[in-house]
Amino acid sequence: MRYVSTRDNSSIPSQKTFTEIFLSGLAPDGGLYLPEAYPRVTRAELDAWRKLSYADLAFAVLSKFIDDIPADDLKRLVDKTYTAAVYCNGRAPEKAAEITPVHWLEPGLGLLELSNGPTLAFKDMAMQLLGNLFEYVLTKRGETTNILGATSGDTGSAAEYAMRGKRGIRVFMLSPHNRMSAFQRAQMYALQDANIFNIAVRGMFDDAQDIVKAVFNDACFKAEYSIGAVNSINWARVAAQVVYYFKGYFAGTRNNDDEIAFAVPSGNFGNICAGHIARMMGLPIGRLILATNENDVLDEFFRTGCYRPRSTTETFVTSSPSMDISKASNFERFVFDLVGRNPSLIRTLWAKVDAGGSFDLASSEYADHFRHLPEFGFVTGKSTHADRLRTIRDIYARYGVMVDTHTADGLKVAAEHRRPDMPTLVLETAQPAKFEETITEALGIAPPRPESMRGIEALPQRVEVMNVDADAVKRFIAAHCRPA
Ligand SMILES: Cc1ncc(COP(=O)(O)O)c(C=O)c1O
Ligand SMILES: N[C@@H](CCOP(=O)(O)O)C(=O)O
Repeated sequence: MRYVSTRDNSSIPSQKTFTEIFLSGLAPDGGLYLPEAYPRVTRAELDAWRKLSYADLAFAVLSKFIDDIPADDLKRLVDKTYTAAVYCNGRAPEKAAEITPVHWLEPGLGLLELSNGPTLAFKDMAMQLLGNLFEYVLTKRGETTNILGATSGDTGSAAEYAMRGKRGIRVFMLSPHNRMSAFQRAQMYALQDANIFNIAVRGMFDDAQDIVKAVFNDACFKAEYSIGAVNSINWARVAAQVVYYFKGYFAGTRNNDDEIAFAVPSGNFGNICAGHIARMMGLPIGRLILATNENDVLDEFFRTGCYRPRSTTETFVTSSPSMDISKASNFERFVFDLVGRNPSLIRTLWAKVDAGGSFDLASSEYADHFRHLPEFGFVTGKSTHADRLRTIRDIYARYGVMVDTHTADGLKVAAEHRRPDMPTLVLETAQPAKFEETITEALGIAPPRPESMRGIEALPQRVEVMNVDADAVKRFIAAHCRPA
């Protein structure tokens, strides 16, 4: 398997191995890596995979994307990652052994539980694997890395928990100052590990993500400080997320002729991008239901063809804060497929985006590409604070299930697009404990939290507050990487 950049328009595109793109994160031309062609799954494979445990399924799926790590080693890494002990969230071992169980709310509508990992959000599904992969690859090569990431609330803690205490790895995580829930802040800022550095930027997630990209685009700095990525710009994150679409499909259907719909609360387009890739591999996904909160850039695109990222001042701070994103990184991967994998066109479109502008694929100039959109199976919708409260109350009253604010957005939009002939799984992306204030507003009771997370908000916190300034971030990294 070789990988190409979405922006590589040279006559002979540079082809990279999995390990190369895993360590480099963003491509040097500013694009995102994708397989040169998606691997396909055969009917015989689907039949065999239906019976597999999560770890065995992860090995089968990831082996399609990773061919430069010996199979025995990859199997060991995957087995070490996907255990009931890691994804238990206080549940009984039999329940936890499933790793991503489906909780059926009623016939044809279920929650695919993805947030039972150590930090109570779906990010743990891929991030725990990344922690083990980084450790393995770096040890083999005798190298170290300085991870630079951006978070709107959940990637940060998932990355820090996955990397804390790991030799040869430092994590520098940018988060939007005062924009996450108190629980999310405490999960990250209360960590005292010597290899973890939290930086709160006076801006939104998009500002933090822009800084990450600016640092990656400084080739000299990136090389000197061995900068690595854990955001979904890193293909390994997306690849690991593909696995649970397969697992969910098998749990939600009776046989491999059935189609399924997945409803996905979306922000940076990483989670649903993995669903798109599973579908491109041949998994019978009938619908990808994309749900946004009030930050509805993606919903707008799928309805109108216009991709119009908003500025920081136009981005709302909402009660599903992890989705407060107006410039979705992974959207570039999807548009690359939509426009027939044309890197020159991606360069043209993203030159506009990177200059603060927008593009309209429905305009006559691009209409040829846009008419293919229905082939990709997306339907979309948005949810507001009032919708969120109503959905949380309704789901609790009808099924006795407490859902978090992001999952509520997914459920709200799923209800608008559900079809009676197709089971729908809503991806449960976080535990309600992470968003206590809004759950209490909706239900009048606080959500339960694991014993280990009681009172974390009162712990001492360690965080550096900075302006939105890529050079200041570089100086901070350099100062903390100097030998003692
Ligand atoms: C709880 C939660 N739900 C949904 C999302 C949106 O996922 P994505 O950014 O992959 O679209 C995020 C952030 O990524 C999240 O943390
Ligand atoms: N919602 C995310 C934002 C970053 O997304 P990623 O998938 O690119 O890491 C978060 O919680 O940080």
